[in-house]
Amino acid sequence: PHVSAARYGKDNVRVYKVHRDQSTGVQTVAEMTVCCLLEGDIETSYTKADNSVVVATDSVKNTIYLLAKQSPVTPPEYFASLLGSHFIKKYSHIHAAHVKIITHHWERMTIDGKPHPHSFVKNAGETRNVEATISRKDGISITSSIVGLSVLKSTGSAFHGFVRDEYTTLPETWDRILSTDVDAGWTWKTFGTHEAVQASVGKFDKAWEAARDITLKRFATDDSASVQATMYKMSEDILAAVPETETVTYALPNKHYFELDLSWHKGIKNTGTDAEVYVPQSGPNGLIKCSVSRG
Ligand SMILES: O=c1[nH]c(=O)c2nn[nH]c2[nH]1
Repeated sequence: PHVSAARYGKDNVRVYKVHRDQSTGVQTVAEMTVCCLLEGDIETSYTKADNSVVVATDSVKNTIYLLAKQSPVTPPEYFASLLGSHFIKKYSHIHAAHVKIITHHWERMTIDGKPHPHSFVKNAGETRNVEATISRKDGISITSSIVGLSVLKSTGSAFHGFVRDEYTTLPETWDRILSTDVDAGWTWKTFGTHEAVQASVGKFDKAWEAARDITLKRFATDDSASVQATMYKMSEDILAAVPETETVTYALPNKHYFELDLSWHKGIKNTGTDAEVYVPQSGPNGLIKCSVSRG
């Protein structure tokens, strides 16, 4: 037997950084959870108990905090590239670093109609993520994503015309609730070097804002024929809005709200156009995935 693949490092490295603008007193915060895994000529640490090739995971953790102190931690695409590039520059036997950054969304409070200088609210669950592979040979591939953005529309969604056979019980509907937890990702054209990522640093926040606005607008305004049809339109829009992206990927759970027949009680009407009270389902849920690429 032989090592066919190996990577190791530190996961769940929680980092918080504050920027204090002395002139305005405005403070800005960033919080993220980092996973950094190293790949390279490390097989003998598995096969021969040879620790001489091991950059300790503790050192990986230390490096994350040191670079967070010495460099900007935002946008997360920049920091992931900086972190991964550090390891392949510093250690000649490390040939790739796999970095995942989950950034937590501290939204500045508005108090008495004004942005508060140092107070924030966390949007429950929504994160902005980056997964990057920094490779000595293949350059820097980065996928950015929005995860955990929960949305619901109370109408404007239909689902009919699907396969009807001896396995089908689902009634067709022209008016249903649609709810999902958005997982939307966009993959950037590969960057040759960290300097190329640095040169594009202004594009990452704009792309995230565009992807988030597009997702919400299409979700709200599309007269949805299905999750599939709506997510495709979202993907097309993001490709058009962010030319440096190659592929857009969505994974959308269909979080069902079932109609509830109450007619057993004095003939109460609560289905079809009379439906008002529904039963939100924890599971099973639909899961609709797609990747949309250029051309
Ligand atoms: O939007 C939908 N897509 C589907 O594939 C599906 N299947 N059941 N309900 C569904 N809704």
